[in-house]
Amino acid sequence: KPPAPRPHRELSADYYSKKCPQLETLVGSVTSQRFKEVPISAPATIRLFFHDCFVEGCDGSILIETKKGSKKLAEREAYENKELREEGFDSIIKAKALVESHCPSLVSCSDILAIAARDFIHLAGGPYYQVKKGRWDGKRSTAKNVPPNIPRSNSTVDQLIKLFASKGLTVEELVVLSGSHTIGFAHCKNFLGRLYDYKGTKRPDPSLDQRLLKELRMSCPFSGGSSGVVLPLDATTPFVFDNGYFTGLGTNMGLLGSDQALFLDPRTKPIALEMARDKQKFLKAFGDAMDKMGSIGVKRGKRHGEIRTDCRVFL
Ligand code: HEM
Ligand SMILES: [Ca+2]
Ligand SMILES: [Ca+2]
Repeated sequence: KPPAPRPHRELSADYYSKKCPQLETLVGSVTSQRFKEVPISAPATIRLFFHDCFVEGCDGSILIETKKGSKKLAEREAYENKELREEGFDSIIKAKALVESHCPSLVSCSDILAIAARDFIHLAGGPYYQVKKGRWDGKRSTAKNVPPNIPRSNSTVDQLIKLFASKGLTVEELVVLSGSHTIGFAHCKNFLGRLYDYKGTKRPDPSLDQRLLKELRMSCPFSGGSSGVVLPLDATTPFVFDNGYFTGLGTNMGLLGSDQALFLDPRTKPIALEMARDKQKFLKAFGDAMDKMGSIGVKRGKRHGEIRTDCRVFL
């Protein structure tokens, strides 16, 4: 019998057990300290991981900085990535520095990002799941690749389902992963249309709670507001990783149009209802879905990948 071909795209939980056995402890010391000192690092890093995996796969392409004076903009510079918080990038840079000091040139930035995202989910009260590892860092990061791969706050359910399907994710996984919006914040411009001129009606979105509408309008005036204002995606518990996002959708408290839409479409509503009803079920499903998202477009080997030493620059 010929030897089984070496699986190229498969990740494993014990990938670094010989090369760098203390890896998760090292990353964990950085994430737990960051969570205490800069708790906003949690939503920042989770979103960073999502935006990495959806563009070129989970390969650390989001971490690359545009070369000084270069006209070829890296992914970070794309409009869709402008609001990724610095706190997420900083957490990965710090974790990478500690890992490099113990296991030089052995651990990819993409694996560190996957571990850090899991840590922050757990620290915020979410599930703890095993992170499979063995990702190599990608050799491309281009702003132009970003727009077709990152959903927008006014994407329709149809568009969301198609985009997630193109990444191998199901409708259930779309709904469950959107549950990440149980922590973190959004800028006014991402929901302003819902407050003043919903789909060109000059009226607010009817699927938005009246009291919440008043509050949102106060923080986010139609014009002349400060571009720095952010409001919680989950109005009830913006720092706790629970199913508050889904119970909120049930009372018309979704902040983004794309969030509330999940509760209006017959394909996604039953799933959102189930997650609102059963917190444990959500947490378990979320861990499973993150594992799957973390395996999108994974690269292995020198042809397509590298192990960066500085996550911001190609080798
Ligand atoms: C389903 C389609 C999705 C859309 C349309 C969407 C869109 C957005 C938008 C517009 C924001 C606010 C950004 C800002 O104003 O600063 C946001 C925040 C966030 N998103 Fe999503 N997102 C989606 C799915 C996901 C997924 C799958 C994850 C993770 C697995 C995720 C994690 C987050 C987190 C944690 C935040 C808060 C970031 C912070 O406070 O710094 N999102 N999202
Ligand atoms: Ca990527
Ligand atoms: Ca919450």
